[in-house]
Amino acid sequence: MTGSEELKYGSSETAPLVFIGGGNMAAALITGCVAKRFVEKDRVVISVRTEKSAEKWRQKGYVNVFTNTLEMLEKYPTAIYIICVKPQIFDEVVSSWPVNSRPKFIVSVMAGVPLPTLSAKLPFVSGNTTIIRMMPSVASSICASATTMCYEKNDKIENQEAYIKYAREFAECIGTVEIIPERCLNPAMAIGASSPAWTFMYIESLADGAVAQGLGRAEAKRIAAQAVLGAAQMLLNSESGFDIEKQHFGWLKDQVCSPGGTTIEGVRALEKHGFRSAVIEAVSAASKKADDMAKAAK
Ligand SMILES: NC(=O)C1=CN([C@@H]2O[C@H](COP(=O)(O)OP(=O)(O)OC[C@H]3O[C@@H](n4cnc5c(N)ncnc54)[C@H](OP(=O)(O)O)[C@@H]3O)[C@@H](O)[C@H]2O)C=CC1
Ligand SMILES: O=C(O)[C@@H]1CCC=N1
Repeated sequence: MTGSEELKYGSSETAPLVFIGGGNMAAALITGCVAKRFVEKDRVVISVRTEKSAEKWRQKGYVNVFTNTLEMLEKYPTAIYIICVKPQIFDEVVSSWPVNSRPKFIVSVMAGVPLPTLSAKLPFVSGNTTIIRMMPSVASSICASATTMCYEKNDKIENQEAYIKYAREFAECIGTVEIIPERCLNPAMAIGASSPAWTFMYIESLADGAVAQGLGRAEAKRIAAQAVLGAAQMLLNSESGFDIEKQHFGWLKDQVCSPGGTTIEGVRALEKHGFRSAVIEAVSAASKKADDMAKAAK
């Protein structure tokens, strides 16, 4: 199979998309890209550890599901591989890879495993393998991920441009994508991939605050989620009058804070309790954890 044949998508002729690991992140990626018909279900191949997980995938209509990664990789020697296991399991995956395999294209979504470590630990990877690190979020499931990705450009690698284009199109299918240097991937991971968890906590806290004042839980949850969605859309949609490239976020914040009004009292309370500092520290802590994981993964 030539490079260009491999990289067609959305048809039964394409190279299989092989997911090593079929947990939360793989499920979000697969749900998003199958919904967009980027790949057909029968071209998705998944390996998991337990029969229980394998059965869950089969019940969703996926037929190529394995509980033995070596067996899967031997069956699919020329696929596009997406590594979706926890970083701690990466060494186990390496040991499950057939030694005579020469993969051409590998995408890793693992946090804290840098490109040089990926190349060094996958000893069968030839100088002709394109490796891309991609950092999507669980919002891939509804094609709303803020994905980041990085790679080392090397003109000597056969078809590298085509593989990068494919990865970019895959990422665009599940949301937006920013290509960034690897040294920025950990902070980008914190705000792009980890922050959905913190935003869920923020929305939950908003709802809790209103419930404490007597609003019904169901209404509070819907109102809080929509309020956050609307605010984010105003930042991203210039029809709001806001230009994300040129203007400070405070410009919109100031429009909500009526002089002597309610919102500025909330701003005061948030500042008093270290809201901004707490968020900055969360980003820093997540990013630093990925730095530490990268050192441990060497
Ligand atoms: N969750 C997120 O929001 C994000 C996660 N990531 C990255 O994605 C990766 C996966 O995270 P996540 O999906 O949350 O983790 P999960 O624990 O949900 O999934 C891990 C999966 O790996 C499978 N697995 C374990 N060992 C093996 C093995 N030897 N061979 C094949 N599969 C195996 C597990 O199988 P079983 O189900 O049978 O146990 C499970 O399906 C991590 O590296 C993380 O850094 C990146 C961005 C965001
Ligand atoms: O918590 C984690 O390590 C993964 C990576 C980013 C989001 N979830």
